[in-house]
Amino acid sequence: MADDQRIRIFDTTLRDGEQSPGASMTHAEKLEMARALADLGVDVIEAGFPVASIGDFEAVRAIAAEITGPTICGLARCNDRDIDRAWEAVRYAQRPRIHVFLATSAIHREHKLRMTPEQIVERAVAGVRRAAGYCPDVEFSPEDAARTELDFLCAVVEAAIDAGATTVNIPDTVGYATPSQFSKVIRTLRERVPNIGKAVISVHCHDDLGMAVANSLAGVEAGARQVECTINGIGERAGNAALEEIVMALRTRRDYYGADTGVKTERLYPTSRLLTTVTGLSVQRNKAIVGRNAFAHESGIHQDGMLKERSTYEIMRPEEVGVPKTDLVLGKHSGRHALKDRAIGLGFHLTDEQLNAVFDDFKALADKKKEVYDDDLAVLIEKQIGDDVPKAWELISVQTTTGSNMLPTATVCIRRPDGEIVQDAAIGTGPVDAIFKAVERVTGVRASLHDFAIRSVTRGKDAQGEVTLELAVESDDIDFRGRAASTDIIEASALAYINAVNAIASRRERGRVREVAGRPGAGA
Ligand SMILES: CC(=O)SCCNC(=O)CCNC(=O)[C@H](O)C(C)(C)COP(=O)(O)OP(=O)(O)OC[C@H]1O[C@@H](n2cnc3c(N)ncnc32)[C@H](O)[C@@H]1OP(=O)(O)O
Ligand SMILES: CC(C)C(=O)C(=O)O
Ligand SMILES: [Mg+2]
Repeated sequence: MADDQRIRIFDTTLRDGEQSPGASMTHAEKLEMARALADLGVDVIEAGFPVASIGDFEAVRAIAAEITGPTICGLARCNDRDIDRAWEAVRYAQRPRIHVFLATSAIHREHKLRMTPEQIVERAVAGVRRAAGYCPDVEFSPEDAARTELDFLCAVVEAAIDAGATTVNIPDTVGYATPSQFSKVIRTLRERVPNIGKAVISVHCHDDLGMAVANSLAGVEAGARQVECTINGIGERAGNAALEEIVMALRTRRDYYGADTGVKTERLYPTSRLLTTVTGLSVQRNKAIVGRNAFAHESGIHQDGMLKERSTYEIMRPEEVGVPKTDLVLGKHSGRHALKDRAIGLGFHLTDEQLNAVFDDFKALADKKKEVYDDDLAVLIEKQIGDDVPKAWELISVQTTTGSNMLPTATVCIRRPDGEIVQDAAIGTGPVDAIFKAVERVTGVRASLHDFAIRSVTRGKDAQGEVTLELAVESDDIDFRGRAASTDIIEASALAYINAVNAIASRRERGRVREVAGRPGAGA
């Protein structure tokens, strides 16, 4: 493929995607996703915003140290601390990139940054120069570019390239653009910015009006050669352009766009599934490319057409995007080889130790269910790889009694962090509420329930129920997530609640250790 026909895929699932409420990932989950993105063949992984937290810094640094192939990028505002921190995080990558951004639209200049246009140019140049002093690969984004006066946008972009930006990314930060307007922005930059040839033009579109993919493709038609996108389209508010849609639109309509990406399209579905499992954010059934209905045909006329010639109703083949044809049915007679093979198909790389742990859980589940589906397996694997919170409190058993004319009661039996086994009971408005109250009595952790969701992991009467919940405690300003699955939804609720309590206990313990270490004389 000629270089000008090659569209670079910049994946920001681990940065903009992680900004979606409910999409926060643990260190281990971010690494697992980064491995899957590298397998997928993306060109750039934006691994995080290193100054945001110690956890994000460490995740970006670990990804930079481990992942080879794609460029590893860290985001930074236009200030010294952010840029220094971003460089510290990405510097050991095979191909590091620093991404600096500064808003340029009048609304953002006046109300958010409280800066004049001259100050914006000055700050953008200073930021890009500092980043370029560390790293030859620097991306600059004029945030809210789509609402920026075109003359001013051209001036900022020209100054950023002069200062050393090698990629200029044009964001439609609030999803306000329309395809023809957005392609005009890109065309104008190509026509009016004298040094534009020294940088790759990139687009970064949000989906507030449902046009993120259309706007990104309009940008490509106008000459953009990098597209920023996320798996399943997750991201701030309504999300970003969905990577799988961008990639498959370019591949399927190569006749029209005359361009393509380096993505291994058969890894699209497994990567989408991995993200769903890791975050608990499922995609709607009719989602393009990766939704359950994307390749399903129900009506007779369509089925007839498909049986005669599949191209009558299918513009892509499911195999092209990795929708699995499950030949091996996993059940209680299956062994480790089949399990490992399926796990790889789903995008997971398990160590021998993890495989053994998943295998034990798998056999226990297979004893309860006729068939273990991919989704069941994904939940079991996530339990092993995603959970890096120490299990201070452990549920031994739970029992509830409930009915139309009685007070719902729950009895829980829990192992305390010191190993002692304690039992207690409580009544509640329903069996789940009773369980939460009983757990509260045993652990002494008082929390309010911010969110509680239950979904069926697969189909059928013997399907596992997955419970996701969020707890808030008065002393902390963050929510603590708990997640668990079981064929018994009452047990899943208790396990999810205990997981969140463990997250709270672990944070308190880390705080206590820091406090002791900070006391005069400690550690001397
Ligand atoms: C469009 C995007 O997606 S941008 C990325 C958005 N992502 C995030 O914000 C997630 C991570 N963010 C965070 O963890 C926090 O916001 C932090 C650590 C970065 C900053 O936290 P705080 O220092 O408490 O600042 P806070 O977030 O409340 O306010 C942002 C500040 O940055 C300034 N700012 C915003 N963008 C930029 C920029 N590109 N360059 C320089 N300064 C900026 C704001 O004007 C404000 O400054 P002020 O404190 O002088 O008013
Ligand atoms: C940081 C920038 C690129 C961004 O996410 C946006 O403007 O939407
Ligand atoms: Mg964004």
